[in-house]
Amino acid sequence: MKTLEIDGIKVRIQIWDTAGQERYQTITKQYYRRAQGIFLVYDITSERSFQHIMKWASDVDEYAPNKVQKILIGNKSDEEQKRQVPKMQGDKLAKTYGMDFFETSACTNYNIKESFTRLTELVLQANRKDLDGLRVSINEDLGIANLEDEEGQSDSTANTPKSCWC
Ligand SMILES: Nc1nc2c(ncn2[C@@H]2O[C@H](COP(=O)(O)OP(=O)(O)OP(=O)(O)O)[C@@H](O)[C@H]2O)c(=O)[nH]1
Repeated sequence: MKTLEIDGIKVRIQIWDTAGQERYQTITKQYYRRAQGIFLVYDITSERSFQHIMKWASDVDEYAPNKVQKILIGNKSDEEQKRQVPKMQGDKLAKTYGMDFFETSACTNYNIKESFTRLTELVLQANRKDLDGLRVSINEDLGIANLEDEEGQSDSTANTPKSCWC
């Protein structure tokens, strides 16, 4: 669990790190169903991990909800000397999929907060209609409650015998 503040709204996010290994994939797919945002992560020092992104993306398309938000991440940006995947290639793939793209480093924290903030923003935007609907219905409920409260107050004043007439 982590809390982020977006436009003054405190958002609590639950993060699952799914296993990349083939043998865990049946379990991994079960996580997709409840996900609202997904990072597709490859390692910039591994061309192989980049090639796997296509497979991840098609699994997400198959198992995640339609309005799931996705961001492509090239991690280990601190390992420039071992780089196998040029940044341009990440950019290009992200464009093809219509995703935002960040290079990050979990070691130096480079772009970590930025990528989480962006994904959270996208999830909030995608759910804006539901949130607005929720806000309207809460306000309506509160309006009704206030009215009842005021009525209650006047009723109780009317019905309570005055203890003093002076
Ligand atoms: N240099 C560097 N190493 C990293 C970074 N992020 C992770 N690592 C290292 O990469 C290795 C694998 O990290 P994990 O977090 O286990 O990677 P994973 O993708 O979750 O692995 P699976 O759960 O097996 O899919 C570990 O040795 C980490 O310390 C990074 O940003 N920079």
